[in-house]
Amino acid sequence: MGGTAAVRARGLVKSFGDVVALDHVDLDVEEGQVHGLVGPNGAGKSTLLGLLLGLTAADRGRLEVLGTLVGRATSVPAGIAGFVDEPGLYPSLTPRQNLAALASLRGSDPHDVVWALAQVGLDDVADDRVSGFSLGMRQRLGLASAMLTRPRLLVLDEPTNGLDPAARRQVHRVLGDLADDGTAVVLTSHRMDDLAELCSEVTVLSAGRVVFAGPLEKLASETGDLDHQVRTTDVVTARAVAAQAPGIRLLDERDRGSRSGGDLLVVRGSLPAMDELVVRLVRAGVGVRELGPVVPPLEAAFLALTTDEASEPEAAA
Ligand SMILES: Nc1ncnc2c1ncn2[C@@H]1O[C@H](COP(=O)(O)OP(=O)(O)OP(=O)(O)O)[C@@H](O)[C@H]1O
Repeated sequence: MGGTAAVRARGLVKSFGDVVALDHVDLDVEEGQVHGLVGPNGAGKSTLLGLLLGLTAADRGRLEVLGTLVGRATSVPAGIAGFVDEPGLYPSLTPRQNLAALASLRGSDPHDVVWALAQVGLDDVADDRVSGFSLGMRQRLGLASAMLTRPRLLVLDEPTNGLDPAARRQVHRVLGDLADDGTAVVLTSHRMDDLAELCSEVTVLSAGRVVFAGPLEKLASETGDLDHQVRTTDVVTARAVAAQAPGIRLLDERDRGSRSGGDLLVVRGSLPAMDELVVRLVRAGVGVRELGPVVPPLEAAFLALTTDEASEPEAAA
């Protein structure tokens, strides 16, 4: 939507005592973009969301949100909504009462309460007490309350956490519609499939540093060699063929956490190397019954970027 910046962050640093939660982090989010923040536990995702929401200030760096420079002395501008960790809700009230209270506090149109509840699919439980809600229902109510102000920047911490598949689809649709209308969305998720469906761009954090920023396709394509499981008609011959195939490393399947029996080979290599392996297997009279990545490419890229190589299991030649 015009490529206007919703967030421009440069060199953000934030420490908690000796812990450096954010270490010179850059972030670029355009209006109408759904931007995923991903990283292992403790990577700094929530800290970054907290800065965007104005819950805390950076120690160093420059943060511009919706065209306004945010500093220690200046709060974030209007037009930002969202939550970090779990949304703040009144458990003794119903969703309708929660949203009505927020609407009157924020000066939102009371009619938006009905609209927001319908958007997240909570209209049929609008008059039940929130105290009886599941995590997924609370997440959806948190999203509805964030939507009440019709924000230009929506900041959400794991908005699909605890959602069943239907509710997840609904939240995806809502976020997609908001983005189509020009709202910038920054969200965290531990699920790469969520990110793949929702986000055009991702920023991968590891120990407070940005280890990747860009389109998801680029993240997947940057994965080098992938581990593949190969099920064949003759595992003994297949093993011998794989040991001689160029660009292929034979791994010990037990080390790779495989639960299948001994008819599986686990090999590491690029896609062209896998193609060549299949040709060689067929030439050797071995039927290939199954060939697929042990973990999907996006997840593999994430692991490669955020996992210490030293902790990888040893290859068995
Ligand atoms: N208020 C705080 N006081 C002290 N340390 C904190 C505080 N908030 C975060 N940290 C530390 O900063 C680091 C980053 O934490 P943060 O919550 O931002 O990570 P995260 O990526 O959101 O993790 P998770 O996926 O587990 O939610 C962690 O080491 C955490 O322990």
